[in-house]
Amino acid sequence: MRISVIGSGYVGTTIATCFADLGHEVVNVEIDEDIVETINAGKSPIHEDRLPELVAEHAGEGGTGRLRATTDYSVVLETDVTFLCLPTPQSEDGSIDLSIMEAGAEQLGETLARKDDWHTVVVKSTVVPGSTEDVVTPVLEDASGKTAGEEFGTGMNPEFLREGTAVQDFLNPDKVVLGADSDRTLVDMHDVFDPLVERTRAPVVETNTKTAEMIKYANNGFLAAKVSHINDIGNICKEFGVDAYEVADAMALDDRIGGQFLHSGLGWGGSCFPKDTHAIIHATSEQGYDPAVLEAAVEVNDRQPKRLLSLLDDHVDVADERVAVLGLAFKPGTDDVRNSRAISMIEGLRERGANVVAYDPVAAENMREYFPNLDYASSVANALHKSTACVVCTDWDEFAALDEEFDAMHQQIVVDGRRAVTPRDGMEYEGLT
Ligand SMILES: NC(=O)C1=CN([C@@H]2O[C@H](COP(=O)(O)OP(=O)(O)OC[C@H]3O[C@@H](n4cnc5c(N)ncnc54)[C@H](O)[C@@H]3O)[C@@H](O)[C@H]2O)C=CC1
Ligand SMILES: O=C(O)[C@H]1O[C@H](OP(=O)(O)OP(=O)(O)OC[C@H]2O[C@@H](n3ccc(=O)[nH]c3=O)[C@H](O)[C@@H]2O)[C@H](O)[C@@H](O)[C@@H]1O
Repeated sequence: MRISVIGSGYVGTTIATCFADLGHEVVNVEIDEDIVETINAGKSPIHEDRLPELVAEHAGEGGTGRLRATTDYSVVLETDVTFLCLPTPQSEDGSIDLSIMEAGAEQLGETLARKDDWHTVVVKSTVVPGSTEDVVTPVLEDASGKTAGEEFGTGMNPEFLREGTAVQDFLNPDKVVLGADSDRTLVDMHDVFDPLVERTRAPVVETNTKTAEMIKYANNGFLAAKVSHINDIGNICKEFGVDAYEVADAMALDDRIGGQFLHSGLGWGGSCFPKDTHAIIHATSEQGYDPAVLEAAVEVNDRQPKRLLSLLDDHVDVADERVAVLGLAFKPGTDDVRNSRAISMIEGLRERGANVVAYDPVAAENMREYFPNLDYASSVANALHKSTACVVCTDWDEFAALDEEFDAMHQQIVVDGRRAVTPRDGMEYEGLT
């Protein structure tokens, strides 16, 4: 298949590269020229395991030629299917902001006006139920002057990959959900995914676009609530002086619960759980239903950084003290800092007058956009040097191996939001849960 992918961020770059790896001919359409140049040079524009190798294999000189990037929407005319991988951020009132999707769909529609034959447009972005049918399709119809279902089709294919393991997740899906407005759209979507499904035997869910959209929110909402629930349990455990991790390990032995997403601590951040929970809560409330469990999940999540700061307050008054923040990415394995819990922690520490020194193996550059004047250490050892306290915000593996580095601290106070550090003699260690 000839595929165009609009938007080359975490999802767009990953799926475009993986589609190329599956044998399709793929072109990324992206407004950021730096990203376009990077891909065309055979390099990955994001930090993601296995992506640099795969981009190099398919793009740039010496590549298979199956992956390229451009700022020019007209390449869409040379393709059969277009995936929209544009951001769907949160508005100030918590609702989904579809303006970037609408702008992208408009540009796409204007381009499709010049196409003579059928084209399938698939929404990959996470959008609230009804968005593909009621927002994207009408924009495409208006801009192209064509009729959906007759001259072009729209589909919705939610993405379940996680940052940090994006390639692995995409190439080994638990399920492939194909929401389509017509049989012809479904056939095109099958042509795209059949090589993956044949290779992995992943179950395929065929449905309409609105259900596909809802499946994505149900998935993310459930996982976010699962983490909030284990955080609630973790907080309860702490009240009773019980080890929350021992409890979680035992819970995981129950097949009905399972072991994943039972890691308690600072809570969930990232570009999706926070905005997606708010978006579905807002959209549902507008329908007149109060989604109480999801609201509680958000509330528990918002509390965790405040709890960590209050635990630190119990150990030391950080005013004018050097405090190391270990981990800036919203989770290990990525350089993404969007909605990272480290942001709330740094803000809280600064409000207390602390001199914050931050360290992350890959995410410091991205955090500079949020805190340009922060002191960024080039290594954990430098961050810990002469610090009075240290807070752990991301469970990078390298933090588990730390030992003598703590000797350089002024006082070895460690408040661990992720159960990442191994406590040692002489350390005043406290875990969040
Ligand atoms: N990041 C993740 O792990 C996952 C994200 N999603 C969803 O996928 C969607 C995209 O998310 P990300 O890839 O994280 O976003 P992103 O912000 O990393 O990437 C979006 C890209 O679109 C580009 N762009 C913006 N307007 C454009 C336009 N008019 N034409 C062409 N390119 C344009 C931006 O420059 C940017 O590079 C969101 O709806 C998100 O909720 C779904 C599953 C996983
Ligand atoms: O829609 C999305 O964008 C994606 O959102 C999440 O993926 P992601 O945000 O990349 O990362 P997760 O591994 O889910 O972690 C999310 C947050 O939860 C936290 N978390 C996760 C698991 C856990 O046990 N405990 C915990 O605190 C992580 O530290 C992180 O801050 C989902 O897992 C993906 O399936 C989905 O596609």
